[in-house]
Amino acid sequence: MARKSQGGPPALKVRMVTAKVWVLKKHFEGFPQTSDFEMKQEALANLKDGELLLESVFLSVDPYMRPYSKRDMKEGDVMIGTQVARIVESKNPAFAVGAFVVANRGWRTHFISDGKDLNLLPASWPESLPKSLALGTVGMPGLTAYFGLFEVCKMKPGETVLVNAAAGAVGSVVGQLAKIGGCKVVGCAGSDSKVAYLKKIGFDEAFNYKTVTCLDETLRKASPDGYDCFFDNVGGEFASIAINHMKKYGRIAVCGAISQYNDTVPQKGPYIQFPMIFNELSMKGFIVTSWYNRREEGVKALLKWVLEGKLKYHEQVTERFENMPAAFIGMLKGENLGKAIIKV
Ligand SMILES: NC(=O)C1=CN([C@@H]2O[C@H](COP(=O)(O)OP(=O)(O)OC[C@H]3O[C@@H](n4cnc5c(N)ncnc54)[C@H](OP(=O)(O)O)[C@@H]3O)[C@@H](O)[C@H]2O)C=CC1
Ligand SMILES: CCCCCCC/C=C/C=O
Repeated sequence: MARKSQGGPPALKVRMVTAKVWVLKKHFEGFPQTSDFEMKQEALANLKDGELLLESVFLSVDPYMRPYSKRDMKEGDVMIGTQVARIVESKNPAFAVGAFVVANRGWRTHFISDGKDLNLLPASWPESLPKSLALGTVGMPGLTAYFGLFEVCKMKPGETVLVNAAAGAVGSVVGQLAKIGGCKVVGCAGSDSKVAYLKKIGFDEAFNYKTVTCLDETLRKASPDGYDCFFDNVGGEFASIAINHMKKYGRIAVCGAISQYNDTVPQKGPYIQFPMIFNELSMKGFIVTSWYNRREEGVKALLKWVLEGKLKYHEQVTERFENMPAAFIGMLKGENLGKAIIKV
């Protein structure tokens, strides 16, 4: 908006922007509560040469925010996270107004960047696809599935793959990539409607882990010969039981441990040495960003499969920035089918 001039030289056209941000008011103890968050306002400075002003259009809530907040944040910090943002003003010739980027600038409605930390959406991004997919199936969670399955699990055609949290952002892509790669896939999720969704998108076997009477028996029945690959998003008790169903030389990708993120007292597990030794298993933890030197390759492959209709997606969209804490808590509780997204 224009600053008022009172006589003197003509008024300078200056855009004063105030961003809304969510801060971590209080470190989470156990399950996050809405009272652990506080919404604040941040006045943004005027743009300098080389800078851009961006507005978030879609924001992501992801499980990693729970353990990473404990490890990396202090109370009062803006919540960590990524967004798809639109460039609204540019003093940087490399970035045009109106272009969309993926940024890693936390829970903010607006921000300023020098462009170095931005990833432009591919120029080939089709009009038919929501840009929010760049935070899900064609973004960090999709890349986690892609590199976790093909590189960490080293999945091969004809194998049997097990994945938990299978109806979520990562798991739903894991299952479909396993099918694209010529495997049998078994998945589990926390409600009957999620199980129905898994069957709809091509899982060979799917079950509700909350209602099965015996997980051991269910895993045996779903694949009596066992599993070559186990893509573990959950950890805890599920992983402790599943490890006993691995085939000889089986591979386990330790992707996440969401069943443990809100624990106040660390779980005591059974110990894994016996199945690891007797079946000569490989188990490898990984962080998707370690594969980002191949990000373009992954995005290109995922986008192609989406456009061919081989990789289906579902988004759980929460409207309004004000509802971010509720969307985050809901995702941790399992209220999302597919990727949890906030539309500002
Ligand atoms: N290593 C890496 O680089 C990365 C790891 N991850 C990890 O992958 C996993 C999945 O992430 P993402 O796909 O984004 O999230 P999701 O979209 O799958 O959402 C989380 C889901 O976890 C399930 N869940 C919650 N609590 C439990 C529990 N106690 N036991 C079993 N399932 C539970 C819920 O589904 P349900 O209804 O089925 O219970 C919920 O919907 C997480 O562990 C995350 O930390 C994600 C990205 C990168
Ligand atoms: C730029 C976003 C970085 C996301 C890294 C996610 C790693 C996740 C680990 C467990 O959830």
